[in-house]
Amino acid sequence: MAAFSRLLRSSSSARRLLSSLTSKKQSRLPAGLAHHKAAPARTEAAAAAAAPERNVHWVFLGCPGVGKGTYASRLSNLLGAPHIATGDLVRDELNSSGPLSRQLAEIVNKGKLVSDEIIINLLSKRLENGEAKGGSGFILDGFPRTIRQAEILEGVTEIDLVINLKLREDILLEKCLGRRMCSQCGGNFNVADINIKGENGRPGISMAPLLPPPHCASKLITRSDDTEEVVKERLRIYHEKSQPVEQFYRSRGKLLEFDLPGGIPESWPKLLQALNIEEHDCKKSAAA
Ligand SMILES: Nc1ncnc2c1ncn2[C@@H]1O[C@H](COP(=O)(O)OP(=O)(O)O)[C@@H](O)[C@H]1O
Repeated sequence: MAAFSRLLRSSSSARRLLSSLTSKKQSRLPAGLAHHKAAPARTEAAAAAAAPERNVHWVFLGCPGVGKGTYASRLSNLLGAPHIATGDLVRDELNSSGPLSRQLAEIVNKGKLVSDEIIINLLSKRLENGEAKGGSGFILDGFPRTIRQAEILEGVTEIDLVINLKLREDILLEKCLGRRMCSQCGGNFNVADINIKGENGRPGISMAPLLPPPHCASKLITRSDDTEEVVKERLRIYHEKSQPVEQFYRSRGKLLEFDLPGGIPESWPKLLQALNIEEHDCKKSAAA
């Protein structure tokens, strides 16, 4: 990851130094995921076979409110790869007294995207800190969000799999507006109670609220960019700038489309099934 974080800082040097990346090592993919990987060239395959295993290099795509953070964090716990959410990196910087703080607040609160340069810098710093602590692999959430970011990422490391989470747009809005966070423990909750009946051949969908425990209930805060106006703008920008990233990965055979069938209790086991992951086996191997 050292090379990855350094190269992210300088995309022009990325291609020249690509061969030195550790990311050519064989990924520790769950068995059924092998078919999502692009077939490596012969020489790479030989190198991969000789290299030690590495942890997953996964990306989560999906509209605001779809649940990227929830599922990326659960998979991170299961697979032992760090969950890196660029939205969290932006919010940390925004809440700091750093020089970028005010500039970021203005962009985020309008629902716009932060510049590729700032995001690459924040991500590189996070990767460097992670690798200093011995982290391996990653599950990215909220990056890449533009074709340029996807190209930079492709230039510096190999992505094994991109999971594209999908949900109806009316539900996305409700879920964003229902989001709450405990200002003390940082726990994430959602007060939206979604219960839509099926009609005209369209299946119904229910998503129970994720309510806070009593000790968090009086300390809930709402993200300043989770207002109706800003969420609508974020959805518009997603369709304009981020949706093309889906095709970028689809054309490379790396995209796994996943329509959320409901809330966490229904969706989590189905996602694991789609990924061919056995929760029990992962926990056993993590404990070993
Ligand atoms: N990869 C990125 N590129 C540009 N801006 C980003 C990126 N990731 C996060 N941001 C900024 O941080 C904000 C919050 O991101 P995030 O928490 O991922 O929100 P969302 O719920 O919209 O997916 C975004 O609206 C955007 O301003």
